[in-house]
Amino acid sequence: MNNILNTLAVGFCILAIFYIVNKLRNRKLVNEPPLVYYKYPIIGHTWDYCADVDKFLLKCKQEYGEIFSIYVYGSVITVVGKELCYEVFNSRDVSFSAAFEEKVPVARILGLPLDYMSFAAEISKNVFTAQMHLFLEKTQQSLYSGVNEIIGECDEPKIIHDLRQVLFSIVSRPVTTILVGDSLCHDNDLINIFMNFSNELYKLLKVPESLGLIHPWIFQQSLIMRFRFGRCKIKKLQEIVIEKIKPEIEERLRQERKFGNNWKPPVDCIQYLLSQPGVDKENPDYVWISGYLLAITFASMSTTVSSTTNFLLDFASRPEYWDDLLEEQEKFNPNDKLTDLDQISKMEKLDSFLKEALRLTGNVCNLIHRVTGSELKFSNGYQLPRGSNVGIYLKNVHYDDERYGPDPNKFDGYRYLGKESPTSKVSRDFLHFGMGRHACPGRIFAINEIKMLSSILIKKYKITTKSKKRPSNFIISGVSFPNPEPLIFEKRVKA
Ligand code: HEM
Repeated sequence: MNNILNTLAVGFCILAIFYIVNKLRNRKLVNEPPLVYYKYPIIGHTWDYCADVDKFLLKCKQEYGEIFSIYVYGSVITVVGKELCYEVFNSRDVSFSAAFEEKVPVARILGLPLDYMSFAAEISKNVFTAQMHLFLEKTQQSLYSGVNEIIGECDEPKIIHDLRQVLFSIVSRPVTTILVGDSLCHDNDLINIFMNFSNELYKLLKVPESLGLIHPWIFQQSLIMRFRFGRCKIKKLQEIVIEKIKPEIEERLRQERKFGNNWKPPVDCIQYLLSQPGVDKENPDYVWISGYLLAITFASMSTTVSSTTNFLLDFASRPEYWDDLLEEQEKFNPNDKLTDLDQISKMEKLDSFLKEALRLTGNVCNLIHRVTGSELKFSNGYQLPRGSNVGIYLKNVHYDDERYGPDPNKFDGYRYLGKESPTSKVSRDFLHFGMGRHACPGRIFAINEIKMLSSILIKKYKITTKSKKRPSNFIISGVSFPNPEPLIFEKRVKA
């Protein structure tokens, strides 16, 4: 028996080696970026990349220049630095969603089309961003009551050990309102499903890609299995979402039939989905509707929670900014009642501080794109064939001394003040929301939401880190994850 197993294992390894060697040999174009030298087949640069990605990429850049390829977890990734990365963002021959699907297979988990992100982008643009003014008061109230219920008064200092979970519970409420509307927004089952699904998808970003050493497909299947058989069974979740939204949708369709053009439809994602051409209003596809609602939760919640956590870690550890930021909040948001977007855009110090916190999260290499055209041609002559993966060397952009001065690691909360460079502006030197054709379509909503929440927190609490320092974030596979150090919340004593 043991012999058979050993033979099978050896056979499997040989097949894997053949596959990988073949794959490397098949990279055909003549002028491809240099592949960084490595000693061991299969392993390639995986060890160096995981041990200290920052040091490894810096060394590669010094030896190979602006663009080079590395071999990590069984796949070749071309890393592009600050001079050429915008060519990736602007190219029609690459796709962020195709590469992202391999790491977080949302389409396959939810049974959506592989290019689901383009429609998710439309929903984000047309509902979250374009209708932001309509959601402003509701979002503010929802965040305010969330903070009061979940964090509370904190008459005695309260140590929040799982800040991420607390922020998720707060942020999931306003997002649920925009997804499903006023009549369902208080449904705790829906709020919890959206929140947990988004969090479970986020956790996939931390899964080591070791199975990719055998084949990327096996790695992807292992991720999908978690949602078929694990704690967060997608079939069950989707059934509950459908059970909740179905009566609401039936009622809306009844109203529409009864009142025709005189019916004033609510503004939310459900209604946007129902209004799409081709939707069968006699027999709506509830799996499709619930699938898109769930897909939007990932894009809209976990990203916002991570960015807010980074903001709070910086705020809590930099007391020199507290009085100034508080003064600004008291000026532009005296009664915790935001009634127009202009009030938020006037919070320029808060905006600058937030942007600096997001610049310095520590991301090293992320935003992998897949070449989906016949090739990707760079202005320096290098070419990448269809199917190649290209990663953006974010550290090279966000910590660049030519753009950010001699000490780019230094946190300068007012770096952007008076520079007409708000957080929402994507540019070659600020890629937290990507850039170009697929730059995050929900960023304006997200930034307003983070600023509204920060405003409430700054005014209500004195917030400190336990260590009194800014704890460093963790880097896994080039991606930064906020440090889980607890924060201490204490009712602020009014002067
Ligand atoms: C602080 C919070 C957020 C961060 C840091 C963030 C970041 C990003 C990044 C880096 C991209 C890829 C951009 C690129 O390829 O150039 C992206 C895409 C996307 N984001 Fe966001 N995002 C946030 C909030 C949101 C929100 C609130 C929504 C929805 C309401 C949203 C919806 C999307 C969608 C649909 C895409 C895909 C766009 C496309 O492929 O065309 N995001 N986001």
